[in-house]
This record gives sequence, C-alpha cells and structure tokens, in this order.
Amino acid sequence: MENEVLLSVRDLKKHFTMGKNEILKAVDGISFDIYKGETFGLVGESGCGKSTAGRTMIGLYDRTDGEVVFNGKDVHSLSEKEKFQFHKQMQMIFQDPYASLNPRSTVKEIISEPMEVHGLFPNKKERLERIYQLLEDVGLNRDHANRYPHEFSGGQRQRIGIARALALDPDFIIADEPISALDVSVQAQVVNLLKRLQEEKGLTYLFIAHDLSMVKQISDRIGVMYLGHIVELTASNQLYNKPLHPYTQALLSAIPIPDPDVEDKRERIILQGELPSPMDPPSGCVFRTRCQHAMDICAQKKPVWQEIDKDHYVACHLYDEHLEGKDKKEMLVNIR
Ligand SMILES: Nc1ncnc2c1ncn2[C@@H]1O[C@H](COP(=O)(O)OP(=O)(O)OP(=O)(O)O)[C@@H](O)[C@H]1O
Repeated sequence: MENEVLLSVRDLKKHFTMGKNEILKAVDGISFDIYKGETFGLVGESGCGKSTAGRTMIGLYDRTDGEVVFNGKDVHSLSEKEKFQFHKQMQMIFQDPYASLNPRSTVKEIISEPMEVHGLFPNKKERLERIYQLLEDVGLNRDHANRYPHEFSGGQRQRIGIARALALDPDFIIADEPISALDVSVQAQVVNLLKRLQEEKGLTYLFIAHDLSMVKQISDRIGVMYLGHIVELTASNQLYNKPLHPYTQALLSAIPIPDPDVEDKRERIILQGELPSPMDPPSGCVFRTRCQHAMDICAQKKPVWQEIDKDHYVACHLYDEHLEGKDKKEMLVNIR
C-alpha cells in the first residue's frame, strides 16, 4: 500500500536574530514527509534544533523560510479561521509535564480547557463524561479528575498531558522529549501508552528525543539531526542495522548493550568535545566524530542529500559519487 503523506516539510529554516548582526541558525533547511499513522522520530544531541523544528512545524514559531504542508495546506499561510481548526488537528506533548500543567487547575479543568475554547461538548454533563473517558484512555480514572497536578507522580502527570492533547481528537501529535524527565522504569510505560493510543485512534506522531534507544522502539522512521540539519533519514531498523553517517554511528555506539560479552568487544565511537554552537558552526561533523578525512571537503562545500539505499537518505561526503575507489575506501576505513 502506498504511504499517504500527512505532513510535508520542505527546506524549512528557523533562524533567530541574537544580537545586532548575529543569526543563530537553529533549523537550517530540513526536508521530510511524515506518513499517516506512522511515528517519525527526530533525534540528535541537545541544541541541534529538534524542538525548534517541532515548534515551527506546528506553527508556534514563524518560519524563516521553506514550508510545512499539513493535509494539503501550508501551516504558515493559514487564515485565522483555518488556524483555529488546524490547532484542533495538531497537538503537542511536552518534556516537563509539571511545567506545562497549570498548578492551580484541577485535572478536570486542565483537560476541559481546550474543549471549552473550541466549543466542543457544550453540555457540561457530556463534557465531564468525555473527561472521564479520556482519563481512562490514558490509564488514570475518574477519581483523579478533581485533584491537582502536584498530587501526581511524573508518569501520571505525563498521562494528564497526553489526555489534554487528546481532548480535541487530533490527527497528529508532536511529542517533544515526552519521557526524558521520567524515571527509566516509567519511560517504557508511557511509550507503551503512546503506542496503544496510536493504534486505537489512528494517530500520527513526531517523536522528538536525544536518546536513540527509546526512539528505536517507537519510531517507524528516524531523522538524525546535527546542528540544524538532518544528516540521515531511514526506517528505524535500517538506521540501527546499517547506519551510514559517522554522526549516526557515533550516537548509536553510545547506547549501552545489556549483554556484557557484546559490550566488551564492540568498538565505541566517542563524540569529541562539547557540541559546537549553531552561532558558529564548524563545517561538517568532523570535530565530533572521527571522520578526519572529510574535513577538507566539508569545509569546501555542503554534502548533497542523496538516497543511498532504497528509502535511506544521507548527507555526507563519504558517499559522494566522485569519491570512488581508493579515497572512499580510505575514508570509510577511518571512521569505522
Ligand atoms: N526562542 C529562541 N531564541 C533564541 N535561540 C533559541 C530559541 N529557541 C532555541 N534557540 C537556540 O536554538 C538552538 C536549537 O535549540 P533547540 O531547543 O531547538 O534544540 P534541541 O535539539 O531541541 O535541544 P534540547 O533537547 O536541549 O531542547 C539552540 O542553540 C538554542 O539555544
């Protein structure tokens, strides 16, 4: 069956003006499609532009350039009326559920608010029934409705945030590091909940995270971000089994393997130094990975975004056509 595109991002840029003449290129030309019903994972280290990409896609930030097309419409060119409708279809779940829930509101009020704003379930009794249903959908119960956020654990608070995001029955949810602030034991529960809700409600997710191990479990396809760019994009399994970009290889090698025999034998690629600033980005990923050989080429020109295997895209000079034969072999040997 042909994949149906729900959201299409084309050469999207979001730059922040910092000082007089200083521009921070948080997102600097990213392109990908998200298919109906899938989970698209966006991963990369802190500061690479994942959240900014998500916020620009949902229209919380204006774009600097490029476009985001959702259900055939350009998100940044909607009329006020269209915007209102659009916000019903696209929701966001945040990293810190405590900060995103009003501490002075009860759970009932928190979940009710988006419905009130959009005039859904005007009948109070029906709305309350809907709130109870949403609480049950996320593994809480109706007794929780009159309590306040501080009375809940981190995992439960994230469930409240998810219930609120579901209140308008959206098609698409951006989950921005939804499990990073939670205990490891609770993380899997929230991931399982998100998966179950996806199946039950036919949801499409953009799942933003810095931790590749968890992203693998939930994502169908993954885009790897580095300093405002996507450097590799493919199906989740393919990315784990055959990572092409040295940066992806380095991120993967940082994930611990539970089997000590395998863990002892494998070679780790350590990312070197602090993550460089997008205010003053280096050319390529050479300072973070071991790809010393590509340094000269990266400084000269940006690598081309190309499909190396079926549905497996990468932007890296290691895969340039002109680098056939000995040069290419040498470079590949040096990063593996
Ligand atoms: N509103 C803003 N104004 C100015 N700079 C910003 C703003 N939001 C983000 N940035 C900068 O843009 C860059 C990308 O930040 P962003 O939060 O998108 O990265 P991230 O990959 O989501 O990282 P994290 O996981 O730490 O949130 C960073 O250098 C950040 O300081």
